[in-house]
Amino acid sequence: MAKVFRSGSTDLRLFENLSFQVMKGEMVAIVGDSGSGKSSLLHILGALDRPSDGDVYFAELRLAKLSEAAAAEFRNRELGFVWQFHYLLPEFTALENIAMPLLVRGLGRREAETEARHWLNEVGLLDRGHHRPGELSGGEQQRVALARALVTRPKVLMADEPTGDLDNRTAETVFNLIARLHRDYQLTSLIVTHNLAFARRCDRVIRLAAGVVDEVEPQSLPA
Ligand SMILES: Nc1ncnc2c1ncn2[C@@H]1O[C@H](COP(=O)(O)OP(=O)(O)OP(=O)(O)O)[C@@H](O)[C@H]1O
Repeated sequence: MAKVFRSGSTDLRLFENLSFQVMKGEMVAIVGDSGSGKSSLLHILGALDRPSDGDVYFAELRLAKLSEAAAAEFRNRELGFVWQFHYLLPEFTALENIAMPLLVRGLGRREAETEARHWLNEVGLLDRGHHRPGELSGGEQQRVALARALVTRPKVLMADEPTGDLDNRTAETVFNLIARLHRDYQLTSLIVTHNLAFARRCDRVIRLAAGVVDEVEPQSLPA
């Protein structure tokens, strides 16, 4: 797979000859300097963007060839996304934010809120469900965003700098939570991170650097 951004007469070549496989159940970190293409890679793997060249498969499904509508349907069915910023809806409570993806899919309010309550509990915020995002701390907001990503029971969690906007202690709490939910729900997780101590705790680490992509041994990273 290759990714080239064309802007005017210049090409920005992010990576070429990139080829790797993620196995079911793996927790994979994607690391690299700022601008190396980590988010772009995650967007391609999550069918939010296409490679300039090459293919991406999810089992037998050829992601790079899906129509926009089929890609959206795939994302809704199989993936849960968490971003650096939580993007919660400010006028809705934590519980309503978590229930939203289920309501959008046509589930009844009572069922959606029961399921949302399960995920509030999983992220340790059962007593905070009636609060709006603005009344929650940054770490709590990110935990709500994580619950919202998982409420549809995706197979794959895609996280782009999920702890990037948090202080060290809160980042540790959120990463520990991601690691526990990954294990408990047998997720496959792809996590873009600048935090090498977190990457070290993943099963595998993919590193992007100046167009070169390699895999590094997690234990070789600094603790
Ligand atoms: N849609 C786009 N069109 C043109 N250039 C883009 C586009 N998206 C990203 N880029 C460029 O591609 C490069 C890689 O961006 P990307 O966000 O993937 O890097 P990153 O490794 O995730 O960086 P960071 O760690 O700072 O978030 C950057 O130089 C960025 O400006």
